[in-house]
Amino acid sequence: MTAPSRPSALRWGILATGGIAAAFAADLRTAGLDLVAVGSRSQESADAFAARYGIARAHGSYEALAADPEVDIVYVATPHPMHHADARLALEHGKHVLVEKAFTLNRSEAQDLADLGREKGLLVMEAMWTRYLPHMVRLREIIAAGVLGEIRAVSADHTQSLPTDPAHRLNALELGGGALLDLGIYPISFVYDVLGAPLTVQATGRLAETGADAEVATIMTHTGGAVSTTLSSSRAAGPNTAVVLGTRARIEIDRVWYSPTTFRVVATDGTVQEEFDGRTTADGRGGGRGMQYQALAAERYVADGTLDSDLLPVAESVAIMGLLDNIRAQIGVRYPGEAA
Ligand SMILES: NC(=O)C1=CN([C@@H]2O[C@H](COP(=O)(O)OP(=O)(O)OC[C@H]3O[C@@H](n4cnc5c(N)ncnc54)[C@H](OP(=O)(O)O)[C@@H]3O)[C@@H](O)[C@H]2O)C=CC1
Ligand SMILES: O=C1CO[C@H](CO)[C@@H](O)[C@@H]1O
Repeated sequence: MTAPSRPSALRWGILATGGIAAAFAADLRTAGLDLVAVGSRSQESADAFAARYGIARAHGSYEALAADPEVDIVYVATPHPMHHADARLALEHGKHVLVEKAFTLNRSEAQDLADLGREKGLLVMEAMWTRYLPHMVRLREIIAAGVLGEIRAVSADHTQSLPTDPAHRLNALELGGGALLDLGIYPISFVYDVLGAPLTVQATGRLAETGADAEVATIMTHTGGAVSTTLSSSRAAGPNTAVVLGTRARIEIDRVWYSPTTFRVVATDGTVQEEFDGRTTADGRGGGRGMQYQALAAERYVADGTLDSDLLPVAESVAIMGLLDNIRAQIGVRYPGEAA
């Protein structure tokens, strides 16, 4: 197995210096991509980050990063409520953007980014890195070939035991906290990928003291009567596995299903038809956390002029944010400044 090839080099700039910015920088380096700049609210953080990852240009503001003529594409790695303004800033300066999940806080912000990208002729892409992983690419091939028969159900969880500190990003409403936007988006995006938009959505959840959701469960129905269930929790670590259930066979994705991992295709009589290992690649671009695949895909969409993801078109990111709005309305989570 080989990782996707790299058709054209883009010069990457990273906006923010937190946890995922560091993981992304490390994966860009592993994959040999051109990481040229970083921007932070503080020059000190930008300098420290640049020194750690061998980045030539360190900016003490997001504005300076966005305006840097040496940067072609900006990876936005701030908390959810800042994605919209930070991605807009980069787009206004003529940069393509790869925006961390959840894409924005809500559907209306997502639509605005999609519209601005189209207007400016720039790539606007959600960094739902799971969609680009080798095991997900193979899974889609198997499903498209009809190996599973008719798909009747999809089920997945994203459950972790994370800090309960009310000020933590996961719990603070002003930082877009909540299990749904942070964790639940993975199984929901996966369901969307396999079964498409739901016809009906039922959600239930438990809110933490801060008003952010700590647990959320969804049951959705889809075209043809297929059903899906998802679970997210920021309080308890579960299996973090996923299953796609068809009339002829099922796919069982091992833990941690949303990162580079293994799966099996199991026929209804229990015979294992295929075992797939998506944890390594032959050409050295694999390994790490697996975030480089989305970056390589972004470079392809710019090189081929499509300026949109074939695996997660921006219109689908907008629709998924609308679905999350619906779920949040059902469980009673509203972010500061959102209309009642
Ligand atoms: N794809 C994945 O696997 C993961 C994705 N994520 C996503 O990445 C994003 C960031 O998460 P994560 O890296 O864990 O968050 P962190 O809190 O570790 O980092 C966020 C960074 O955003 C910047 N920032 C800007 N405004 C604020 C603010 N008001 N408060 C705090 N930080 C601010 C800071 O950078 P600076 O000080 O340099 O300006 C900060 O370091 C989220 O959208 C999250 O969902 C998170 C973890 C894993
Ligand atoms: O994949 C992930 C791992 O967990 C993080 C929370 O700590 C999430 O934000 C992230 O998207």
